[in-house]
Amino acid sequence: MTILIDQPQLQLDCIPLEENKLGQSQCAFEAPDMNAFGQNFRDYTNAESERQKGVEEFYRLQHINQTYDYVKRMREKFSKLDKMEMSIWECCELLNEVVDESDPDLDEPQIQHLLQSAEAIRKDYPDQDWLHLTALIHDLGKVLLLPKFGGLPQWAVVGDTFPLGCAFDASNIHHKYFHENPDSKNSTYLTKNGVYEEGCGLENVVMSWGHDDYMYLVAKENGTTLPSAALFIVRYHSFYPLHKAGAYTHLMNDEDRENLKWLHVFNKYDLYSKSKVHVDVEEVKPYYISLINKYFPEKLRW
Ligand SMILES: O[C@H]1[C@H](O)[C@@H](O)[C@H](O)[C@@H](O)[C@H]1O
Ligand SMILES: [Fe+2]
Ligand SMILES: [Fe+2]
Repeated sequence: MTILIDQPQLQLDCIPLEENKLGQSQCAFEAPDMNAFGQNFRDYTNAESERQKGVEEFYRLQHINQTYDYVKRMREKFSKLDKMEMSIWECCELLNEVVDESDPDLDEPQIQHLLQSAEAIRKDYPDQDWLHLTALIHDLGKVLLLPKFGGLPQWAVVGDTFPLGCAFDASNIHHKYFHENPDSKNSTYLTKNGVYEEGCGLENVVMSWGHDDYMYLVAKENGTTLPSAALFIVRYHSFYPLHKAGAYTHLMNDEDRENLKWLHVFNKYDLYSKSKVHVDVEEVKPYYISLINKYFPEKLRW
């Protein structure tokens, strides 16, 4: 189902909330230089640390097990949306039980990550309420890790995403482990375009299965009125090889290129808001409930 609604007013620059003494405008949210562990954000190279070893092992399993056929099966299975009925906020609360083993920058409860990124983007884009809500929901698909959703393994839920059915780009983290992926033996999948046509649009590309695609499916099938840029952010926010490294751009169409501008905006708040300073859930809850009521039905099928 395609939802035809107006695109949000494009206001891609950070809105200056304050002007400093020199009269220069600045964003209210300042991205820190270091993560909460005193390291660079998204540093996957420090093989010494225990945490990094776990992350690398995560990517080894992800790169071996995510195949074109596996993703097709998962999409079909989860598009039935027959696991449970609940509201968006109930899902946020469920995420408290979820741990993401792929993330070198975060070991706070996931609900904190949702609220930290939403509050950070709200500071700089106070009038774009759809962006605040997009941040709040972008990682909700991680409930796939919970037993009532089938208790999928971490490699099937979190981590960066990448297309199947065409060559694995070298910009993927820990790219070397793709050698052990069965798809690496299928010659139709090994060319730059693989099973796709240049410019076919990301919508037609089979992405590795995980929390992005699942949450996109849930939002779309439950008839959200969020704009298409929001659905794009949810669906491709883990596609770092595209939005950070600029790989796979030959698969995009014009609509993707438009939406990608918003994903670039969003990424700053997703990545750099990860911190030890907690948001007071009860304080901000009424605001987010009002946004949920504006853009989603009361109960959704998951
Ligand atoms: O480890 C992280 C985490 O799983 C995020 O939720 C995902 O969006 C990122 O792409 C990934 O690198
Ligand atoms: Fe994510
Ligand atoms: Fe996130």
